[in-house]
Amino acid sequence: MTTQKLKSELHMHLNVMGQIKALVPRLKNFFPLCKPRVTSLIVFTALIGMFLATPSMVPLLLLIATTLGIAFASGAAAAFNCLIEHKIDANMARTRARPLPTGQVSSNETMIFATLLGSAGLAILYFYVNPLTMWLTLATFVGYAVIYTIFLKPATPMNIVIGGASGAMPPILGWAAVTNTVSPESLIMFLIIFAWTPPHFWALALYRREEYAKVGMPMLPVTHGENFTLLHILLYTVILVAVSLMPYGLGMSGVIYLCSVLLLDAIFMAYVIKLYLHYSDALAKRTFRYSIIYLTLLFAGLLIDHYLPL
Ligand code: HEM
Ligand SMILES: CC(C)=CCC/C(C)=C/CC/C(C)=C/COP(=O)(O)OP(=O)(O)O
Repeated sequence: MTTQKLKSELHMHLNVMGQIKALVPRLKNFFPLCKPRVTSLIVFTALIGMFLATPSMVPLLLLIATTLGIAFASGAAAAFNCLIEHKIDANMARTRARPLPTGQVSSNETMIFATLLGSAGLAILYFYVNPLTMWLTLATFVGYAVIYTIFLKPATPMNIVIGGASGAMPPILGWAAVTNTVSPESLIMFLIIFAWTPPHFWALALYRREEYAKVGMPMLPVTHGENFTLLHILLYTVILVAVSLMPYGLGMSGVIYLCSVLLLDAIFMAYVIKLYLHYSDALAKRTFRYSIIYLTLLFAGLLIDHYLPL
């Protein structure tokens, strides 16, 4: 090889290294694309699915691989959602500061980031967990990033009821990671998140309805108004209360879970009834915030009960 050729190869190599190095401090710009707080709760519910799947401890390597795989896939799905909706996000106060509308990252970069992250997540699940978990996670990914984001969200006010199935999948994924099966117990946890999603989202959609109307999103408060939405929040919360009692009713959990869920349900019902009778944006905001506490504590209750059965 001539000196000239060697020099140009070295130059090219340094150039690529330089580009990668320049990207590292910018990685933090990509992080919010993954909707980290939502993804954290998603991973938390998947972890509970894993722990509940076995009476003993989950092997540490399996725990780490499943957590990483689901976190990467969920983060990538959220990043695709940000990519598809970046023009809408630019027009809503709540989403205006996201990395794409502010220009911190470009659409091409987001596409590459989400593809790499999602592929890494699925590969981890396939090779270090099991193919069933990978396929179920891929279906969840498509359900949220494609079916919900592209087709359902702009088309029907029932978007989040159907799309909610994706968000409800993580306990099934966690259970499948440990046992290589889909069980009735994991389906019950799925049903809990599925019934929880409408009150969770519609509480927010009520106090954000003007913004959704402005960008033309057919959310229930926009298309059917306040009273209709409140009635549906009430209805789904009653369903949620019934479903949340199933782990105890079907012998999956004991008294610790029962006591904690009864308290959580009573508070949720109190919020929702008060909201129905005396609506205010401030109360809708508090109900939305409580919905997140509710789901977190309910799943924590399932876990504590699993290890401390009374
Ligand atoms: C189709 C289903 C869902 C819809 C439409 C939805 C909608 C939303 C929206 C619009 C926000 C943003 C609130 C804000 O920016 O102030 C939010 C926040 C949140 N959601 Fe959901 N959600 C869904 C499912 C889920 C699921 C399955 C989980 C977890 C298991 C979850 C956990 C959270 C958490 C933790 C936050 C708070 C994020 C923060 O504080 O920044 N959501 N949700
Ligand atoms: C692979 C895997 C485990 C995927 C999980 C799927 C997932 C990320 C579900 C969460 C649902 C969610 C963030 C909804 C937000 O609604 P939105 O997107 O309408 O909210 P926005 O208006 O804030 O963008």
